[in-house]
Amino acid sequence: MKIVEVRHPLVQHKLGLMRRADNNTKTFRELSAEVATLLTYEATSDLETEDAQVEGWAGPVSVRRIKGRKITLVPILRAGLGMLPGVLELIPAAKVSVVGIRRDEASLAPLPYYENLVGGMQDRIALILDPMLATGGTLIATVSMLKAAGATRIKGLFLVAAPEGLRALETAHPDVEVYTAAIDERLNEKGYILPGLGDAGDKIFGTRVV
Ligand SMILES: O=P(O)(O)OC[C@H]1O[C@H](OP(=O)(O)OP(=O)(O)O)[C@H](O)[C@@H]1O
Ligand SMILES: O=c1cc[nH]c(=O)[nH]1
Ligand SMILES: [Mg+2]
Repeated sequence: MKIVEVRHPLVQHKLGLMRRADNNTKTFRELSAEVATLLTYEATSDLETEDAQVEGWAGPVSVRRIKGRKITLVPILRAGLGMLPGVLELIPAAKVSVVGIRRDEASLAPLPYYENLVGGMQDRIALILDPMLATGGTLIATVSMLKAAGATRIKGLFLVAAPEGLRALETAHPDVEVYTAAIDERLNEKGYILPGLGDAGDKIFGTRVV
């Protein structure tokens, strides 16, 4: 399975700022979007391009343009919405497929509650957005949903991933590519990533600070 831990200095610096316990909602939200932009740059580095000609200021110019499959962004509600503005900075025309899944706090099982996918999934690259890949249950459920709709090329962007979740994904869907700013140490007894970021959804939406 392709797993890319993005070591770019800007990513590492911004993730380091995100780990501070004293961030306010505005700071955490801004940093989520900024790191998402940088992960997008990395995750799209293998898009196919083709030759084209445009009319330049001094006549025709040969240029390169992106060819082939269109992208759909797949933010997982709610926390994935925090990454969406940053990804749209680089792919402003992308169609957005929204998936709603939350974890049951006791069992950690994924509970799907919303699905609104764009059409033509078989012809698209799906870019899943979620700040946290913990047990992997939410991601695996999302990938299954996308595959059931016809998706064959799926990448996931995460601010932080746990080794447990990566292993679970490898067993369930080894064809999915993962781009993350950090592979952290482990999960705690409540399924939170250590050292992690705490509850990313609560921090992005300002509902509770853990
Ligand atoms: O890998 P997993 O163990 O499945 O956990 C990861 C999921 O948990 C969090 O969502 P949460 O359930 O807190 O929902 P929220 O985004 O609405 O806060 C996070 O944003 C992921 O979607
Ligand atoms: O560490 C974690 C795990 C799941 N969800 C979060 O928001 N944080
Ligand atoms: Mg949450």
